[in-house]
This record gives sequence, structure tokens and C-alpha cells, in this order.
Amino acid sequence: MATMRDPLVKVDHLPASPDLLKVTVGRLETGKSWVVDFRTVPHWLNAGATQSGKSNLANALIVGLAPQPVALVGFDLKGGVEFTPYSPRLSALATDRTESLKLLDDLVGLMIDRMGLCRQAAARNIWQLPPALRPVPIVVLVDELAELYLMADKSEKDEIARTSTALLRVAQLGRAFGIYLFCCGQRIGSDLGPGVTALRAQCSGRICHRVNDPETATMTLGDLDPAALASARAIAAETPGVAIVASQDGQWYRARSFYVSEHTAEHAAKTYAHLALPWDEITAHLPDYDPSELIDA
Ligand SMILES: Nc1ncnc2c1ncn2[C@@H]1O[C@H](COP(=O)(O)OP(=O)(O)OP(=O)(O)O)[C@@H](O)[C@H]1O
Repeated sequence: MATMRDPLVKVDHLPASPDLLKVTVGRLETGKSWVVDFRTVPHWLNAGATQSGKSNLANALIVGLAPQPVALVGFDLKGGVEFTPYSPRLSALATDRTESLKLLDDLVGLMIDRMGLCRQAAARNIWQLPPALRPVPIVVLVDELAELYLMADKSEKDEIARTSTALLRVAQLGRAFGIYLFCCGQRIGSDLGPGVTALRAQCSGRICHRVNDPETATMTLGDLDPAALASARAIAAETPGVAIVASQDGQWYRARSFYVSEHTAEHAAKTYAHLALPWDEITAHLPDYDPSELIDA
């Protein structure tokens, strides 16, 4: 084992900080920390009934990620009421379907661009690129996932199909190219369409707070250990923030998030507003493209 710095090891190939994209959001029942680590588990589903603690967890992530050199973007189709207070630290926020589609097209465009960058540098992912070339990691927070899939009338059918395809594409390729999803929702049922089921398959991080409908618990945890499902359904209404957490190690845990108020998250968003890269800057070098070509690619 080398004990001295090898002069041939270039400093600009050193790995990123081991704490990058990691947030301790609470405590597991075992007493250990509950850590959301996007570099290990890139995409997450965070399900729960109203008042179960979903937003509190999103607040904890905002507070943990705000000081880090990462871009945060939000999808909040409930008119932006949840995420607008955090907009000082967000690089982009979509609050309606048209904005969502535009933002998703940009994310797919960035991914294709990063793919080309990695190919040229013979790197398998952005973490193998020299830091000077490495694009900023992007964490995508989705507030109410169902809103992206719900159709008010038939005229929205095409838009929803494009949204669903683009989101799935980001989930399929995002890990390698530094784009990570954290999708919250009250209802994550198959009634929302096959796009949701396919997205679920890409999200190895699962968090199930108290839920009202058994199907959401089944969608969130059901392809894991059935005992996890039973445990999720036993979560009491008096303990918001309690959740069943599962990730790729195949284990599941009962956990509780730390209480993080909206005020605290808003304060963090303002304090670290200077770290919010403008979206125009992140996407400035993207060529004009037809997003549907990228999505079908
Ligand atoms: N870990 C926690 N410890 C203590 N209180 C918590 C915790 N998580 C959430 N709460 C409290 O429980 C209530 C509901 O939490 P939260 O707003 O996060 O739920 P939600 O699932 O996002 O609800 P909605 O879908 O209605 O927005 C809030 O008053 C919140 O402060």
C-alpha cells in the first residue's frame, strides 16, 4: 500500500468529498443515523398520507444540501406553495405542467450532454471526470408526484405521456450523470399509469410514512420484504416523521426524521442563496434540440 503521495496521481483526479450528496435526516430504530446518500442510492420515493411527515423530510434535505456544491431543482405542481419559499436556493422551480415539461426536457438534454462529455473522456460517470470538467450534480425534488400524471382532460394526454417518459429517462440514466430524484407523494398507485410503476422500479430508495391507502404502501415497499409493508401499515398518526426506509442493501428499517421546520429550511435556502447556480448558466451550453428526439433516443 502506498504511504507517500504518488507523484503520478494527478490532484485533479481526486474524488469528490465523501460527504457530498449525503444528508443525515433522522435516526433509525437501531440507533444509527438515517442517511440519505444520493451517490449510493440515486433515486428515492417518499410516500405518505397528509400530515405523515413527507414535507418535514424534504425540509431536512433542503437544509442538508443547501450548503453543498450541488444544484437543487423543484417540481411543485400544487402551484408552488411547498417549494417557493426555498426558491432562493433553487436553480429552477416548475409550478405547472408546461414548466415541468420544459424543465424535464432540460434535464434530459443535460444528461445527453454529460453522456457525451463522459464518452469523450473515457469516463463511466461524472465522478470519473477531472473536477475541472465535472458538471454540477443536480438533486431534483418532486413535491406531489401524482400531479405530474393526473389528467384533467384528454388534451393533456400527450403532455403527460412526454412528462412521464422524460422523468423515467432521468431515472434510468441519472445516476451516472449526476442527476438524482427525490419524489414525494401521497398516492403512488398504479392507477396513475404504467409510467409510475416503471419509475418505481428505478427508485431503489424507498421511504414509506403512514399511508391511508394500502396500495401506496404496496407500491412503495411491496416488492421488498412483506414484513416491511406490515410495519408501514402499523405506523400511528400521532408519530409524524416515522417511516419505513429501505434501500439497495435489501434491508429495511423503521426510522424517524429529525424535526425540521419550514422556517429552518427557508432560512437555509436564504443563507446559501449564493450557491444557487442560475438554471440559464447550467443549461447555457446546451444546443437547440428537439427534446422528443432525445427522449426517443
Ligand atoms: N420527525 C418529526 N418530528 C416531529 N414532528 C414532525 C416530524 N415530521 C413531521 N412532523 C410534524 O407533523 C406535521 C405534518 O408533517 P408534514 O407537513 O411534513 O406532513 P406531510 O406529509 O408533508 O403533510 P401534507 O401532505 O399535508 O403536506 C407537521 O406539523 C410537522 O411539523
